[in-house]
Amino acid sequence: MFHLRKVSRDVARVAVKTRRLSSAPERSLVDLSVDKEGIAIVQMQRAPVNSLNIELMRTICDSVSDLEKDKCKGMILTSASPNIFSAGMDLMELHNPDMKRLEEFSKSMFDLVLKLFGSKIVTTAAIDGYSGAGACVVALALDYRSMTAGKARIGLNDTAVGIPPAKWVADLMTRTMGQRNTELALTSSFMFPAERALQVGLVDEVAKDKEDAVERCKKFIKLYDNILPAVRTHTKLSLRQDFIVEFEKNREQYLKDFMNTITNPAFQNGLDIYISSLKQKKVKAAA
Ligand SMILES: CCCC/C=C\CC(=O)SCCNC(=O)CCNC(=O)[C@H](O)C(C)(C)COP(=O)(O)OP(=O)(O)OC[C@H]1O[C@@H](n2cnc3c(N)ncnc32)[C@H](O)[C@@H]1OP(=O)(O)O
Repeated sequence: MFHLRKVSRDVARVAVKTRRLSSAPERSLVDLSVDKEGIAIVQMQRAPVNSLNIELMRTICDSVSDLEKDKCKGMILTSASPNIFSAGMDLMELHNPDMKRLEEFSKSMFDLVLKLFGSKIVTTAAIDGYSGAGACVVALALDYRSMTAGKARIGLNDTAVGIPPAKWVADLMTRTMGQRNTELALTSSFMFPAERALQVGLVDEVAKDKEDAVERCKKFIKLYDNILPAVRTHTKLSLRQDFIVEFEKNREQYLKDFMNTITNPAFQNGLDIYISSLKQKKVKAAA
């Protein structure tokens, strides 16, 4: 665990009452609640596997913007699906895509990663289940990750799906795990159980169950209680500025590269097979 120096301050936090915002129809993909301490839970609930389509990514992005406006202390990204944090990018968005929608999809993905990575609030994830590829990228964009021991797996299995990881994806992982671990993880598409993920720095703590994972996130967020939020944000963003500037500078190129990869006929053929194998697995399990 981290130990932060205590700094006295007299800034009153904006009181945020426990509330739910999920009643609004556009919020139905996440359940957003804020407790009386100003800690928000952003729970993805796009059944069955929280695959990240445009709408889910935008909803998470908008939720974070709202929480920033409300001056929440921090947020915990989690999932309503038992045993799945998120299955990553929605493969249906990538399979025989409409070009306009694919462009929107890529933009939503970039916006989400930049929003999370550059967020003013403390951002955490309670990972209770599978968190592959795009979901691992989302988790890496946060400040802290706790993950449950057991069946849960996390990793960037992009190469297994036929997507060479973009430079920004590798950079994001390298910042957290270092060059050597990133190289091994990306080239092998290894999916880490929690204990291994902790060893390489991919997660920060191992939890025994979802409730414990959420509690650990709360504890992490509260470590900042005695640090002025503006000072914390300034420090975080100055340390992350290089990534954000580089991303913005190359954003158009990243978009083109992503679109080219996805629309490549060889990738589409591979995706056909991959999607069929997912469906087959289900048929076999049912038999
Ligand atoms: C941002 C960086 C650049 C982009 C990088 C990466 C791009 C990606 O993220 S590609 C997506 C990578 N994800 C995967 O490869 C995960 C694939 N899914 C699985 O391995 C399993 O489904 C999973 C372990 C998540 C869950 O297993 P089960 O609990 O056994 O469920 P099912 O396999 O039966 O799945 C239920 C249902 O969901 C569909 N599904 C699964 N994953 C996806 C997905 N990523 N996108 C869309 N749909 C998905 C699956 O086909 C089943 O559908 P039905 O048969 O119609 O019920």
